[in-house]
Parts: sequence; C-alpha cells; structure tokens
Amino acid sequence: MSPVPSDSVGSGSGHLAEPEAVDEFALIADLFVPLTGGHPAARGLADDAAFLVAEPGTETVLTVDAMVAGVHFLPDDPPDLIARKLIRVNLSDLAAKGAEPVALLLAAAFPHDVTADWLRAFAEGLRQDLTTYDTVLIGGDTVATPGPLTLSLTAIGRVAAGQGLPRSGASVGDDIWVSGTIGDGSLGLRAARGELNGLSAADVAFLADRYRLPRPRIELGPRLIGLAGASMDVSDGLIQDLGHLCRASGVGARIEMALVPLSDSASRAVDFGLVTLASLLSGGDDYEVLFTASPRFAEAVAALGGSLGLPLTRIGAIVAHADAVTVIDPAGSPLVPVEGGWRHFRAGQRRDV
Ligand SMILES: Nc1ncnc2c1ncn2[C@@H]1O[C@H](COP(=O)(O)OP(=O)(O)OP(=O)(O)O)[C@@H](O)[C@H]1O
Ligand SMILES: Cc1ncc(C[n+]2csc(CCOP(=O)(O)O)c2C)c(N)n1
Ligand SMILES: [Mg+2]
Ligand SMILES: [Mg+2]
Ligand SMILES: [Mg+2]
Repeated sequence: MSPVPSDSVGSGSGHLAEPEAVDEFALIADLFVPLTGGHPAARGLADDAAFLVAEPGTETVLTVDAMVAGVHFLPDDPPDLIARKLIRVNLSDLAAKGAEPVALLLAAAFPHDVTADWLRAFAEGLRQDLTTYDTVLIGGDTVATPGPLTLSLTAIGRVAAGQGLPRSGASVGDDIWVSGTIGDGSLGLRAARGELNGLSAADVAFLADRYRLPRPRIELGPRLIGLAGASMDVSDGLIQDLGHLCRASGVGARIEMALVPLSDSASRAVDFGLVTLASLLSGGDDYEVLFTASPRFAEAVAALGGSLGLPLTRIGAIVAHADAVTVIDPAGSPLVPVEGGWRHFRAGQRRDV
C-alpha cells in the first residue's frame, strides 16, 4: 500500500496566506508536497521528474484526461469538487482497464487572479480523494493562464502483466453490460444549471452530485479480469463509446433502450418529459464501465454485481455487423437517427463554449 497523504494541506511553511501572496513555489511546497504522502517517487516535489520503481510481473497503465472550466465543469463549481472530479474521471479510465491506481501527476493552469483560499480548497479536494482512492501525487506542473482554469491529470495504474482489459476484445454473441446507471451526469449538468424545474429538490441534488462527483468503478474493474472480453468507461455517451468499442473489436452491437439502467431520479425526469430516454444514451459524463462478456459468464457477472453492491445490467449483445450500433427503442423498432455523444470538434461545425 502506498503512503497516504497527510491529514491537511496548507499548513506548511505558511507563505500562502493572502490572495496577493500566491506564489508558484510556495503553492507547490504548501499545498502539493503534503499530497505526496512522502512517497519516494515524488522526491519531495523538488526534482525535474518523478522516479517510480517498476513492479515485476505488472504492467504500468497510463492515462491522461484534461478538464477546462466551462467545458467539463461549471466555472463556479466548488474548487474541492473540481479537484475530485479531475481525479475521478481519470481513475475511471484505469478502472475500465482493470487497473488499480498507483500515483498521479497534475498539470494545472490557474487563472492569474486565483486566490489562496480557492487553491487551498482545491488542494483539500485532492487530498480527500487521494485518501479515498489510496493514491498519491508524485509530480506535475503549475502555470498561470490568461484563459479559463485548465487542468490535466495523468493517472498511473498497475495491472498483472497481460491482463489489462482492452476495448478490442469483444466477440460476436457476447453480452453487453453496463455498471450503475446511465444519464445522471448529463441530467446533473442541467440540474446544476437550474434547468430541471419540476423535479424535487432531492432529485435535483442527487443528479447535480452525479455530475460534479462521478463514481469511478475502481472496485469493479480489477474484478472483471477473467470475465470481460472488452471494456471501456462511458465518458462521451453510451452510444458513441459503444461505437468505439465495436470499431476496436471489429464487431457491431445491438442494445435495447428499455434495458438501459436509469436512476429513480432520471426515470422521473423522463416520465415528467424533461428529457428523452434516447438523449440520456448520448449525454456523456456517466463514468460507468461498459463491458462485454460471454453469456457463459452471465451468472458470474450478476453475482459480482451483487457482491460489490453495484448494479450490473445486460443491455444487449455483440453482433457481426462490423462497427454498427443499433439501438432498439421501447416499441421494438430501431432508433433513427441515433445520436452518438459528445465531441469537442466535429467536422464542419464549431462549438462555442
Ligand atoms: N492529444 C493526444 N495525444 C495522444 N493521444 C491521444 C490524444 N488525445 C487522445 N489520445 C488517445 O486517443 C484514444 C482515445 O482518447 P479519448 O480521450 O477519446 O478516450 P478516453 O480518455 O477514454 O475518453 P474521454 O476523454 O472522453 O474520457 C486514447 O488512446 C488516447 O490516449
Ligand atoms: C459545463 C459543461 N458543459 C458540457 C459538459 C459535457 N461534456 C463536456 S466534455 C464531455 C465528455 C468527456 O470529456 P472528455 O472527452 O474531454 O474527456 C461531456 C459529456 C460538461 N461536462 N460540463
Ligand atoms: Mg481522454
Ligand atoms: Mg475512457
Ligand atoms: Mg471524450
């Protein structure tokens, strides 16, 4: 087990007291060094790079995702939740590969007018989730920007050599499974923006929390080794991401809309006509695991869900029509047109954020 970060941040050399006193190196010493938990790889955040000892028999799994204010989170979201979402979206990729977290690297571009209080709360959010997920910060980079807050986190994980779960392992006839519920993240963005009038305050709070604080399925991922053929996490939208899995595997997929698991809050939003079921399948921000498994493992998969207390739901099957995702609507007809999911760039279109 890696050393865990110390109990609080910001109580270091004490130079980070006033907004005008934000200083790059005091920031690193006061707020980020405590997040290393003294891990030797971090070298006290006083070197050019981190040095991580490779573990025999394991493969290192590396992933990086960036988050930008106004694109991935709301600019006024609480700083601790921004930090925790940043960790969680990256751990979600490790989980989908069957890997467990080892260490993280953070590259942060803070707006020039960031305050010491904001930074302290941000570091406290990092500390909280480093502890939750038993990992440490071992390096990074800190810059100021004239643009919006821009964050990038590299997650380093490990998996037994050769056992990592690829997107490319789906076979015709496999069941398609998804963890948890789909649609809460995209509905949660609308909830956080105050756009879901008609839902109860409890539903709005539940959904907004799912948007701001995804639940990376880090306990599930490693347990899928030996069961899942292909695996990925759902970040852009279920249909688009399933399309990626199909392309990587050279297969097609047929899923049934009515089987896609919704939370009670999302079901109510559909029932009240606030959103269509179809749009939840392409909304994104789910951070659930989408995986395929041979039908002979169906009982084992269901039992795994039971033992983790995490719903695992079969939503369809892998078919031979390479690359094509067919969505069957609740009336039994193929859905047309099929919206895929989030794209930062789309040929012939500009997104103004
Ligand atoms: N700028 C880049 N440089 C190198 N590789 C990249 C770059 N952007 C994406 N990739 C690679 O492309 C593949 C797909 O990336 P993508 O970001 O779509 O997946 P993801 O991180 O699982 O999804 P999401 O970013 O929506 O959470 C990955 O192998 C990723 O490493
Ligand atoms: C304020 C705000 N507006 C829109 C969205 C929706 N969104 C943005 S990026 C993305 C895909 C995952 O990101 P990436 O592919 O970059 O990893 C999604 C679903 C959001 N989260 N916040
Ligand atoms: Mg990515
Ligand atoms: Mg992913
Ligand atoms: Mg994406």
